Amino acid sequence: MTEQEAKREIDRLVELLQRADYEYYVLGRPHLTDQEYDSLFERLKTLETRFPHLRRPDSPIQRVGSDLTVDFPEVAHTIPVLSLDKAYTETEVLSWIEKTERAAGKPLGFVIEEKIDGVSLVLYYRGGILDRAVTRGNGRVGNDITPNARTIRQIPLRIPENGEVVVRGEVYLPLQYFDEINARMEVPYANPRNLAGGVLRRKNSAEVARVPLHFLAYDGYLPFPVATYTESLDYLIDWGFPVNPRHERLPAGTPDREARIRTFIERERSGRATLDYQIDGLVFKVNELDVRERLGYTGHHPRWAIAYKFEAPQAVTELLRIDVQVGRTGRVTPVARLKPVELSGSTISNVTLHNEDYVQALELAPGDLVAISKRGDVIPAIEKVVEKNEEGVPVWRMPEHCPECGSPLERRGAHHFCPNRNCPAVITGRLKFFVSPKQMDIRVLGNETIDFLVEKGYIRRIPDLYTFDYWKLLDEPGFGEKKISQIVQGIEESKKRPFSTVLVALGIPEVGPSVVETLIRGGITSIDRLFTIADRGDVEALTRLEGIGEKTARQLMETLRDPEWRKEIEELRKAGLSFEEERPTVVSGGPFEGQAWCVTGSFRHFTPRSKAEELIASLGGKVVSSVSSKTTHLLVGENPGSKLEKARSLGVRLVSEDQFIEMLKAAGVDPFNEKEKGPSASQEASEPPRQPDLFSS
Ligand SMILES: NC(=O)c1ccc[n+]([C@@H]2O[C@H](COP(=O)([O-])OP(=O)(O)OC[C@H]3O[C@@H](n4cnc5c(N)ncnc54)[C@H](O)[C@@H]3O)[C@@H](O)[C@H]2O)c1
Ligand SMILES: [Zn+2]
Repeated sequence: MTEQEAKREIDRLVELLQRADYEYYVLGRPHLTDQEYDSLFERLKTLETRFPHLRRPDSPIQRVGSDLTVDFPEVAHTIPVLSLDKAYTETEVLSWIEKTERAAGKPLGFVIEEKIDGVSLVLYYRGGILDRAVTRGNGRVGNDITPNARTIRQIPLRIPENGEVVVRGEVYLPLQYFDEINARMEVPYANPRNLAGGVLRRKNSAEVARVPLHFLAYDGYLPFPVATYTESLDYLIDWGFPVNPRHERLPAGTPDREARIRTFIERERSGRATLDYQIDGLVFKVNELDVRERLGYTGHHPRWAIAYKFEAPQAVTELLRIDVQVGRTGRVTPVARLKPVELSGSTISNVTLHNEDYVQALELAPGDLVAISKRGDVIPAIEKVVEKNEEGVPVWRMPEHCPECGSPLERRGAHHFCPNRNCPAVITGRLKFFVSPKQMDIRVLGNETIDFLVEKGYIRRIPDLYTFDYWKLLDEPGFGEKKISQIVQGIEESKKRPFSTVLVALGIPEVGPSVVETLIRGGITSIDRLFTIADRGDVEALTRLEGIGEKTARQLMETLRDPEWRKEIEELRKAGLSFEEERPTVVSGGPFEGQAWCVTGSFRHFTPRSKAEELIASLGGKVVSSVSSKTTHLLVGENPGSKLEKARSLGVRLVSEDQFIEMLKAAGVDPFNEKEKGPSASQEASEPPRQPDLFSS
């Protein structure tokens, strides 16, 4: 990168970040997400480090973003009120701790707190009364909003200490009030933090009083010497300040410190969705106050604290082009090809774009600069266009023909499909899915082998897998006796898979593991039952099962009435695959009996999510796919969807991953010991009678 290029990028970033600061702090209506902001911030920081002489004095790296407004008088702070340095991984936090102890020259104590996503406020007490409440402002000067702060119940107006006391804390709006209060706003706010910030700056404090803002204190400057932060927190608690009890104290020399840090992070990460306020990370702080003083501050943050953010920063990169891929169901998916970019430890160059509408909603065109994030920390997604391409390339459209076989594409709902059942992409896609580890698990047949077998014309359909004589491959390069006997053995073993696995592996549109689970738990335990239902056109028999909608039911029946699908299934049955489920279907008397569980988000210990669902079912609970008034529990993972809001509004019990594990343990299930999964043997004795087969003749 030339110096000139660097200068241009630095200028652009500084201006972009300054505009974002104004929108965020003053207007309360940001147009960037925090992760996008953090990503641009990190980029600027890298450039400033590489080109220190290009550093601008007004750079946001060198100072804190200002929330000053002209509506309130300005007053100078007597303490520095700054931002926090950021870390995005546990490793970064641990190395910061090490580095800090090295700088201090001795082992230190640390406190870990929740980083409340609210608005910073500094309280000044003199003669035992609240004298001033001041916003962060630009870190040196803030706005005096004392009348507004007085309306917040948790802020003590009087304290039993006459000297000068300064308390820092966070003003926030509990989530339970957000929707209702936001509905009353002329222009609704995007989140509780923006709302709290906007309300706190109202000129009329009677309006502020109508919003139940809350406060949590996290820093105290006392008029007498104390040695540690925790000591000062204890004084604050004594004097009536609300201090968040969810914090961890790690005195110098704490045994197993690293393990305790990891445990705390994990607990907070999985528990945050069940809190009544938003946190965007944790704050690690040095406990010894003399060390804090020695470490001091940069213009932007204290050197004695660091924020660990849950959400990794997003990356910004160029969209090179959009390709389409044809999947095993014939569905055509646009895929973004990106200029490779680093994002939380991996390099990203391809991202799925789902369908044409998705691309159009994002208004994507080749050449655009786009922001990428990792959803649930795994799947990268394009969040939005940060800057349009300069050549005026129009928004991308779906091609009219299948790129694999040339058939005209058909649109069904939101997606486009190649209708040609013999499209090579559909055939290899189905075969690869069928043999994949989560399905029939015929591992020796990897993607390359399948491609080879199809290309050579040895295998054209799934049943061919069971009739082809693999020993014919002896002459082919790469196929020795050993490999062939492994294939033959793998094929033989796959015949032992239960019906539920076979049914999913067939890849019937709309029919995934949870639908199959629902069918079987609902007593539809064989393919013949399904054929009968399909032949009679009995949609009801399927839709009466919670979790199976009209669309899924119709799709399933249409597929099962199709002569080609039927032929394929009959051939597989003849080959020895199982088309009837043999396990006891409903577990009764389990500890979760009578409960209806819904699951949202992603989990550390239960991937795929069906692992959690299986456990719930094995304990007698019902697993439902959407939250309704009948739902009793919502298991909440990382990045929960709209189900969480719905569950909250219905008062459904929220269960975090850790709580779930506790419940499993209480029910006698060790979720990490695969072999002991499910109810104990004693349950078999009370196996319920099979439902009478209403449909067999
Ligand atoms: N979306 C945007 O356009 C935009 C614009 C500007 C800033 N931002 C976001 O804000 C961040 C920088 O802003 P910032 O300096 O206000 O916040 P920060 O993320 O640097 O964190 C510092 C703030 O955390 C708060 N906090 C909450 N709990 C705390 C605790 N236990 N201990 C100490 N502090 C605690 C305090 O208010 C403190 O001022 C950026 O990283 C970005 O994510 C976003
Ligand atoms: Zn095709």
